[in-house]
Amino acid sequence: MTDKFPSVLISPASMAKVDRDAALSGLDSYGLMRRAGFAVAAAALRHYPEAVRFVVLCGPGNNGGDGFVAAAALREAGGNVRVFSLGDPGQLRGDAAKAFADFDGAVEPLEAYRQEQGDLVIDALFGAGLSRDLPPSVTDIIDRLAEVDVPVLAVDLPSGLDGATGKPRPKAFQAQHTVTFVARKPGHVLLPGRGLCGEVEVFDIGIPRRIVERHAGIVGINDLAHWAAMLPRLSDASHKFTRGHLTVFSGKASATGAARLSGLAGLKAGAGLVTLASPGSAVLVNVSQTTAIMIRTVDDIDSLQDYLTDKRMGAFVLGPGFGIGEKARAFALALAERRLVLDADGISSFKEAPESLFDAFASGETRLVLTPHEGEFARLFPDLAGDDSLGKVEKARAAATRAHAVLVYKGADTVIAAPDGRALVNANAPPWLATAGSGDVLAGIIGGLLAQGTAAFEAAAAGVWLHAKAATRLGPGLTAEDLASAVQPFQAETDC
Ligand SMILES: NC(=O)C1=CN([C@@H]2O[C@H](COP(=O)(O)OP(=O)(O)OC[C@H]3O[C@@H](n4cnc5c(N)ncnc54)[C@H](O)[C@@H]3O)[C@@H](O)[C@H]2O)[C@@H](O)CC1
Ligand SMILES: Nc1ncnc2c1ncn2[C@@H]1O[C@H](COP(=O)(O)OP(=O)(O)O)[C@@H](O)[C@H]1O
Ligand SMILES: [K+]
Repeated sequence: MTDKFPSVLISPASMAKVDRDAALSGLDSYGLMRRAGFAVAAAALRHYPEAVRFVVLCGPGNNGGDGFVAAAALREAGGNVRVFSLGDPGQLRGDAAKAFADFDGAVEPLEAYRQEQGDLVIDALFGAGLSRDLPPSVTDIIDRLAEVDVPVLAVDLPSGLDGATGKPRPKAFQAQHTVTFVARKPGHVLLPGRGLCGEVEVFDIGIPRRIVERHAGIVGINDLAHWAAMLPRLSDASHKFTRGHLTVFSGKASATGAARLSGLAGLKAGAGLVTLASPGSAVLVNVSQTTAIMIRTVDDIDSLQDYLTDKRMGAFVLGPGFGIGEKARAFALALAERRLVLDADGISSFKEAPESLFDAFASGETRLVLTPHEGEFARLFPDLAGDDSLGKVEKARAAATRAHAVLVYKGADTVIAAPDGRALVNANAPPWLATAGSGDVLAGIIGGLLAQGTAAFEAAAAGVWLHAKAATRLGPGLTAEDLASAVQPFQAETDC
């Protein structure tokens, strides 16, 4: 479609400012609504040419206004249109009132709607202006539609879905298609919202780029626009030491695989050298299973301090298979001057004393990357995890600020956040990434990019994207071994 801002996410609050500035700049706001409504009508005809009835459900604000414009356009196109309104449409104000006045068909109360075979429901009840939980008259319809096979096309957002957090309040329509305007909102990409929207089409209604960019903010979709220029470049002058050295800590002899997955992924992501720092008892296991990766015995904090006297050891991955406890805490704190990806057991080890970790990395450039899944996030940030008023983006941003770290809050909708408030929502991960060890691979990729000097936020965001890209190339059925071997550095020619 006409998505002019594929890397941008605009919150509903910022969208209201875009709307206001568009009107202040002299743009005809009713003209914008008409374009929005026409786009909805066109999408309805394109996707559901066989619909017997176009059922337009109109709400009390401008989302309802878009619905009236769409209803008028569909009638003009010869469609069988029925309009149902939440509340008295005579009470509509501004552009929505104009749209209602320009619609010359009958309007029935929302409660009168009874679904029939052949209906297409156009949901224009609430969009960006949803400010509280849906009333029962709307949740009743959502419940009824959930039991029948009636497709729903949502205007802007499926009604009930909070555009900022991606959460239903407390329910939302399950749409097959969503037509939104200007740019996607966080609710279109965060779960469960992403699943409720179906296929999202972004329609350019003609708001100038400068107005959108003024309010676009620092939350976006995780794509190459945000980091490609910051990735390492190879040249004839490159040699393995200029490409950086990544160290990955191995667990005990019975738990070494995770670290090897991270190490291989780091090497594949472009680190010049990778060392597995292994307990003496696990050296034989590690040596017998590695070739390009080097092995070094690091048993305790003294041997780690000795290892750290080599200042070229710039980047570390600690956590995969490492074991939870005092040793992990001591190692992480000893690495406070270096660049560290703390994953898995490394994160869980700080459950009782997260502040000691956060304090150690508090000053200077951001050099700690935390990669928790949902359970690990709750161990370090129980208050944020339990705050239902926050969406995943807000949780990740608050955690990043508190921890002085880049947060990679994993899941199908991984959020990458920096202490300065920047945040990206990842949207290219296939579901077959949900397999044991895939997180170890991700930690290794990020470590490999850190080793090459990429700044922590960009390394984390690019790492998440490259991880998903490798999984997409491999297809369903991949194992973490396949994934680690398939990691490739970003290549502008083939990855764009
Ligand atoms: N931003 C823009 O530039 C454009 C916006 N347009 C449309 O305008 C919409 C936003 O319009 P509005 O700001 O009027 O917001 P909405 O139409 O989403 O809803 C706002 C109205 O619903 C009420 N309301 C909110 N939650 C409620 C609840 N749970 N129960 C009952 N009433 C509730 C509010 O008090 C307000 O009257 C967008 O979603 C989009 O469809 C389009 O017309 C195109 C241009
Ligand atoms: N349903 C899903 N769709 C896409 N990506 C997923 C899904 N579930 C998990 N992932 C990704 O897979 C990885 C799993 O990591 P993690 O939970 O640490 O697993 P493990 O500890 O087994 O390595 C993360 O990068 C996560 O974002
Ligand atoms: K809607």
